[in-house]
Amino acid sequence: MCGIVGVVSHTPVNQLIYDALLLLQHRGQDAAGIATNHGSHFSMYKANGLVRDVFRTRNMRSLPGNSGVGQVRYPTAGNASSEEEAQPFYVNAPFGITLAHNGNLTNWEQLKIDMFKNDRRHINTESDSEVLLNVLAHEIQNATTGYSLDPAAMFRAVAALHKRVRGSYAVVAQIAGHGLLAFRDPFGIRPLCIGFNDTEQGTEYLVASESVALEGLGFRFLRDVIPGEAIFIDNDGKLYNQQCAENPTLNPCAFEFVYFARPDSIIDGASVYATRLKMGEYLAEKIKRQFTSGDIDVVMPIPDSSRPAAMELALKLNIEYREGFIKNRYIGRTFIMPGQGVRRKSVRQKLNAIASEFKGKNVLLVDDSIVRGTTSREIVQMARESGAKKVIFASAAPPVKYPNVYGIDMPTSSELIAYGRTEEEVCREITADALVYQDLDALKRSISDVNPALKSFEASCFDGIYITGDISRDYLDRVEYARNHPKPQNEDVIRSQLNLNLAKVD
Ligand SMILES: O=P(O)(O)OC[C@H]1O[C@H](OP(=O)(O)OP(=O)(O)O)[C@H](O)[C@@H]1O
Ligand SMILES: NC(=O)CC[C@H](N)C(=O)O
Ligand SMILES: [Mg+2]
Repeated sequence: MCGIVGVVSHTPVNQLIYDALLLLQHRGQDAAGIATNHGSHFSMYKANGLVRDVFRTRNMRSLPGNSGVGQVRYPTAGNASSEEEAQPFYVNAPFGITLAHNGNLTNWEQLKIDMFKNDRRHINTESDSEVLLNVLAHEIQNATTGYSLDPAAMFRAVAALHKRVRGSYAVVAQIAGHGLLAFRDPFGIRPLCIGFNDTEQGTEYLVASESVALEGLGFRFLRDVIPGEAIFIDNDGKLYNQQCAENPTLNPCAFEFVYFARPDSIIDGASVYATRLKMGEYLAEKIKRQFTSGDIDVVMPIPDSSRPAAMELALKLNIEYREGFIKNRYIGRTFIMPGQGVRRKSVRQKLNAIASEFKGKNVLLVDDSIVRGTTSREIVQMARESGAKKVIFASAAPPVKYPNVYGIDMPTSSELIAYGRTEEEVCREITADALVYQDLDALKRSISDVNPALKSFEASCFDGIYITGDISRDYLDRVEYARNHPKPQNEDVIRSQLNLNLAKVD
């Protein structure tokens, strides 16, 4: 999941975009970038790392202009460590376009080939987002004649893009000298919303992955971008919009509500916090059916994401809620870190147990989800080392059994602890005394109860149903193979050649 932001203002936007990216940092920790537009000139700076580490004062000074886009990246395609694949991306024709993308295209490899053969466009990275930018550029080229670019032409281009591209995409793009284009895929998988701020110079607009970025910067929430819709804000601050997809439907990603989004965001009309409280409530009902009152002495959250669910669960069970794990706030989210080794080490660095809270007690540990099992294994161990009598584990989400191809980096089933295992087997794996998972139906109700207009969800990691309809077994096998056999990067090739030569010398 990445975080994206786009702004059209009447004053310089570099600091505003930086601040918005800080508010979206939880969505991506690998790379950050900003591109601003000043007259017909783009300035861009991007690099690997957290927002606060990527941008120095000199970088910020080099980003003039009253409009711009930014991104924090959590890679799902291409090469996670490549700075070249940090976003935004830039293409010089037509007009000059910069783009930031949240999501994952499922047909990007085929599109890359088509682009080269039919459109004669060269894509220089393994990023699906660079492919997306080139499709957009090609379709804008097709939709326009001469230098003029009216909103209608832009909307024709987005309509053509929807026909070519598959997968999930929430996008902000700047067209040099013209304005900001934002659009969302026809299934509405990834979130995108728009806010405004009335200033003396006129209205300024901010488009962002989550409403927390609007609120935190003093913008007022206008609305969510509708699935398939495109919004264009010209550089004078005039807003145009049009539905560009033929059969749009709203299917927000259920995992945003479980884990990704900040609890203080509102996504597609549902407060993330309220949905997490509901998850706790439904989980409490299930626990009540399976355990009797003396079985659990204390309920504890695994900080941070599970706190609202654990708190509500304790309340509904009428059992004491205690914080037994303290989080080191300087360690990032472990789930979105690249590589299992880093993840495992980070759990122990990140969470530490207060032994007195565990000694002699039957503890119910609550997490929002169990994905690879890295966190739960370590946590159960830590609870035992701290003297817990019994450790019961509860997950506010159902078992994650299937790969995700829409922007959450879990492309292979083999890495998922619940894949091919029964709940009893997972329980044994994480060495808990008992394990309770939320039912999928209850998870969906947790979101629908908060906004009844939300009836359908992208929940493929729980049920294996891929709503875009283009995901075959063969496709998943290919993704799994590619993940397990990464293409050697230049540096790796050099190193392996060096090793070979050294072996010869030996
Ligand atoms: O089963 P796993 O593969 O370990 O993944 C699941 C865990 O990862 C996430 O925590 P994370 O540390 O990323 O962030 P948080 O502080 O927001 O909970 C999530 O909240 C679970 O605790
Ligand atoms: N998580 C995301 O939204 C990733 C965006 C894009 N697919 C990338 O890998 O950079
Ligand atoms: Mg967690």
